[in-house]
Amino acid sequence: MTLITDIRLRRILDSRGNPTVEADVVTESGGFGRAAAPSGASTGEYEAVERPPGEAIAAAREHAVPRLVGEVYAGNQRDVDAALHAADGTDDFSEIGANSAVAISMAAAKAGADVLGAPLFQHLGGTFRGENFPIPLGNVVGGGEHAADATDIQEFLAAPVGAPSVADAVFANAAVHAAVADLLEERDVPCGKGDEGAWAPSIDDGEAFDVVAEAVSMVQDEVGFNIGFGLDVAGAELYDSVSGTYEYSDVSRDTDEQIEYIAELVEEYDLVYVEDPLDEDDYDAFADLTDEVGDQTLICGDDLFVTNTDRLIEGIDRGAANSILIKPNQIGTLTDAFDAIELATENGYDSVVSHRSGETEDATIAHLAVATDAPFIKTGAVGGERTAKLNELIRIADDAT
Ligand SMILES: C=C(OP(=O)(O)O)C(=O)O
Ligand SMILES: [Mg+2]
Repeated sequence: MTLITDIRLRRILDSRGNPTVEADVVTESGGFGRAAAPSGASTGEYEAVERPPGEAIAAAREHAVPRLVGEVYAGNQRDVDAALHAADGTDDFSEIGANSAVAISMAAAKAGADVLGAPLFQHLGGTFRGENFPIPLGNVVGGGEHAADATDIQEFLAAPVGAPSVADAVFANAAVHAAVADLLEERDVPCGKGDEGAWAPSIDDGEAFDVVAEAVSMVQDEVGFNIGFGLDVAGAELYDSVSGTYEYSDVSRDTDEQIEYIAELVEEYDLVYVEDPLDEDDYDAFADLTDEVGDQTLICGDDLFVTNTDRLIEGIDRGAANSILIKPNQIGTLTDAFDAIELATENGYDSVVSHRSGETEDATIAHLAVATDAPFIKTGAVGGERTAKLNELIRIADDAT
């Protein structure tokens, strides 16, 4: 019933106005799945390769489609993803493009779910999934590679850790986003938004900490549950490998100073989450920081691990973090993303399923997070391509998918 009978690939727009790959997968019994690849701006050096969409589509039509159509069952995700790897023949999807691969992988999963008449999270996670919901980390202030002339730290993330439901958490993050706007207005700071919908004011990181801490505390008082906040430092973007220093607008920090700076921030602001505080090649520095504050906060590897089990194994061996960011397009298939989550869980690492800065309406990651019992999801706070995932989480919790 789930034999793949057709795959269509096309270019569509992403949230930055760039083209990206969308895939449709159709099965023998009329099952249908559609999914689109997201795209990063602060990409990790070791990510699977995203090809220009036109080239990725042409290569996937030539190499992947013939191996899937009439050959593979969409209901068997491991077979679909193994066929994608075989069609590509490289270890980084540089032939068919990780963008084509991930779009087809996710579309096949949706087609498989459609045939079963089951929600995607249940098809992926099994019938007993769907009781636990991830805490959404909401980007409320940001800069780095996601906005010009804004903060050095890429993302300030509201983290409603005490929310009684996923809907309460989603609304709390939106409220923090709104409170930040009010506080910036009081301070006469004009600002637009960055790529993920976070406010992108032209202020230094110190002022951003003040504003976010105050916004979080105001909303916490209103809603009556605990809201913390966290960061995506995107350390690799700040790191200058020639000088060996982290280059902020107003200061340069060597690696030891960077570790101390982040450890102080964890203490001062009681940060619940710190992503990529250090360069993507520096497992040792990650390990030193994790040693220092890993019992108080999540130290999460994004560019460090790139959803890659080989890099995660190295991190686990070296004690380099205590959580991993999961971005399916960093590795190219849902199978690879699942394997990374499974390995993380077995080793006591928390998984944080994540969007990219360039997104579409595709809501697969909401299902992936629920299917795998991921404790966190990072998918922005506001903006249509972000609310597509947040609203889908609310629907899953309401059993209304
Ligand atoms: C979502 C992120 O940004 P990008 O998609 O630009 O890598 C991130 O760095 O976590
Ligand atoms: Mg990141």
